[in-house]
Amino acid sequence: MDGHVRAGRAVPDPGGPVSASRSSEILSEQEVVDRLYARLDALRAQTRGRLAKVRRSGPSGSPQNRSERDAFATLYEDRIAQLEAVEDRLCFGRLDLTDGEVRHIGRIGLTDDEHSSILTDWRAPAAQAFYRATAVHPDGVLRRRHLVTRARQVVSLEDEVLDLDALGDEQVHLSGEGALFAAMAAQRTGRMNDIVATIQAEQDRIIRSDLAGALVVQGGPGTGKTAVALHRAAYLLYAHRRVLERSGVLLVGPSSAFLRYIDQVLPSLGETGVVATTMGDLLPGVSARAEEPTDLAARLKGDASMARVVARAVRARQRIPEHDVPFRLEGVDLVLRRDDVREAAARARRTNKPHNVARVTFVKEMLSRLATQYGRATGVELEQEDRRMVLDDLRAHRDVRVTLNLAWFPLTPQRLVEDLWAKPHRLAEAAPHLSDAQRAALAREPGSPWTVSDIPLLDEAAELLGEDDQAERAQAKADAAARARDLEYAQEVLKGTGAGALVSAEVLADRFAAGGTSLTTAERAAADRTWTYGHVVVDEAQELTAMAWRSLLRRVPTRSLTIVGDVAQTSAAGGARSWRTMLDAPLRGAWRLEELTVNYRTPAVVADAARSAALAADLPVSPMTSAREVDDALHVHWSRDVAREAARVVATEVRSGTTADGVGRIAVVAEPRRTASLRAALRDVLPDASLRAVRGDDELDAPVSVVDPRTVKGLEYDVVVLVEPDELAPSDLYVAMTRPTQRLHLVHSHDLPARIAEAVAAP
Ligand SMILES: Nc1ncnc2c1ncn2[C@@H]1O[C@H](COP(=O)(O)OP(=O)(O)OP(=O)(O)O)[C@@H](O)[C@H]1O
Repeated sequence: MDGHVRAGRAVPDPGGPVSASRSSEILSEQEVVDRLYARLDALRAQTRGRLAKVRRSGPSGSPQNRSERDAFATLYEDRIAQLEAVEDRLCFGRLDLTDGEVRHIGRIGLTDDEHSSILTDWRAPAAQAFYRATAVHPDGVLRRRHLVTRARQVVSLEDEVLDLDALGDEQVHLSGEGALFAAMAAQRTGRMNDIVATIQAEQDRIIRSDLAGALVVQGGPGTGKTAVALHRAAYLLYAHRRVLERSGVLLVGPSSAFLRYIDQVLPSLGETGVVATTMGDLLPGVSARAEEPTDLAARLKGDASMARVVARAVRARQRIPEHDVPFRLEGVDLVLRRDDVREAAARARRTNKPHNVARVTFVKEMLSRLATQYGRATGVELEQEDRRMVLDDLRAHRDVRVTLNLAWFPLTPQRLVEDLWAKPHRLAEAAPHLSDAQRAALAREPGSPWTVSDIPLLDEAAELLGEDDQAERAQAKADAAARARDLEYAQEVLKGTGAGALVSAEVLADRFAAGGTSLTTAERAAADRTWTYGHVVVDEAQELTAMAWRSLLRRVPTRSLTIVGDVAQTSAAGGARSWRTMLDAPLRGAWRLEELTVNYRTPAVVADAARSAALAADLPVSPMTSAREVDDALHVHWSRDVAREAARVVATEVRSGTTADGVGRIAVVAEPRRTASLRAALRDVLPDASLRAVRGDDELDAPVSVVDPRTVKGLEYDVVVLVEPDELAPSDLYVAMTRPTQRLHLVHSHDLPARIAEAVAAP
């Protein structure tokens, strides 16, 4: 059985009686907090004033003036959005240091009119002790105080005195992990909250770990991997802003529901510049929504050997014709010779450019050879102008076009990959190592929708095919010259306006270049397949296949990555069972491992049952300690009619207030084929509103939802009702059982998986 961390000290009750010294402390903190909000309001008003002034200056002026004005307008809008986003719990902590200094810690840094710090950004080195100091290593800290605020009101305090000898008794308000335990026990809202006020030391070490290199964070369910990954992104953007604000940060999550679940966290930390995507949406212009029909197909497509298959498929589109091809141009007999094709192709390949780009060299070389042949055949030395006309005629000639295309076919990635699946001979020539059964598993109707496993192959193909980018390159050269001018000008402007604290000259120059439009780094990066990011964060990273890793690593040549996941939760065919096996090859062994060990989500009894079942199924389960003891957290219901029983359980939960007042979430988790009957049973017993989304048309917003085990990955609910656990694959069962924060109900008519039955039977 795992160890459990228990709350050592009571959670303070904000409404309960408080001592006189305590209320005077609250009052004095209230004064500080009032001052901080006053400063925040003043900054908002000041920035709004600047924005209004810029906007008032109207649409006139030179193009340079206009783009400068628009760039500043965007800058002020961003700053206002950031100042708005930090409203809730602006200040949440205080450090009293041994040298007498008092530091308040908050979401952003604030200074007063005299430029003295009044609030320290949680990410600043000066705030680190708030998360790390312990009685054994106090790091110059006498007392750490958590401030619990609600709508600008200080409602309670919790103090930890790290040096008990140094403080008088009446000043001690030990309440320890109260804020943490209150956060963990709070009803869920369908959206993840930040944990900035209660980050734990083992999490903080990961959040502030170096930017360089690939960091893998392994940890069991609920150990805060997602929270840590998001706070790390915010930290890195703060600590390495100059690098990352221009190159951008990419966040890859397992599903669009998951991205919606976490989408409030970074803005609440004052950061909006991260590109968030799923593997299915990684490529601009392609959206992969279809499921692979079989695990075999998904596994084959995810295997690293598919890179060679794509490469062979591209190479197969460069071929020497079987015969010379005679044709006539304006009465002159000419021949497209196989030898010429061979030599022109060799020359094109020597450029080492992608297929479509090298094709330009190939075609040019062939046309030039044919023009020379034409000259010889007519016995006339062609003047430059005449030669150009002959080249044009050759280019337009049908036989020439067809033959050159067959010899070096221009292709889009979509066409190349679709042909692999839809034309058996194409797959056979590109993948001779696959068996007939394996090829049959990959076969698909032309025009079938894309799957997530197709995306890395499309990306691979796009890389090998390239685009004929002559025009773009000329433009890039012109842009580089213009940028040098913009940069110089931006430096001048910043000197003149003193806005250097808000923006760097480089970013301002980017905005001038974008005509001052609101295209941020994130927006430009998201629209560009070849964008390389300064840092990439991958959540639920165990789901990625070897091919998916190739695609992602292409986007981060510096290999600066945060990779978080749990190899015991892998459900994707071709996903990771071991980080070493998956990552050693693509990262050449250069990655470091950190582990998270405390589960902050799942009640101990539920986590233990889930772990037992996972261990029995030989999953590579990480050691884990549960932070939460919740009474009565695991219930088992046997019934012949599981849909009706699940609905009854949910109705009882709803009646007892689990989902009252827009908060509280219940998930009914079952294999997809049960969804319809479960929904029907729920509709019979529940008020309509419980099944309807509160805010939008989103399952996350519905108090009660029916979800399949794969969709709940990364999410959490107050209560989970799990139907027929034995129907789930072991890793899906592990995921589903570890979603609830309060209670797990197992509803079954079949036998329970053995270890669960034992865990339930145990006292
Ligand atoms: N230091 C903390 N303070 C308060 N809450 C925390 C802390 N760490 C984690 N949590 C909470 O614990 C829950 C689980 O965290 P998170 O979703 O990040 O875990 P995970 O390791 O990604 O889980 P899974 O592998 O199951 O997806 C979340 O509600 C999160 O807010």
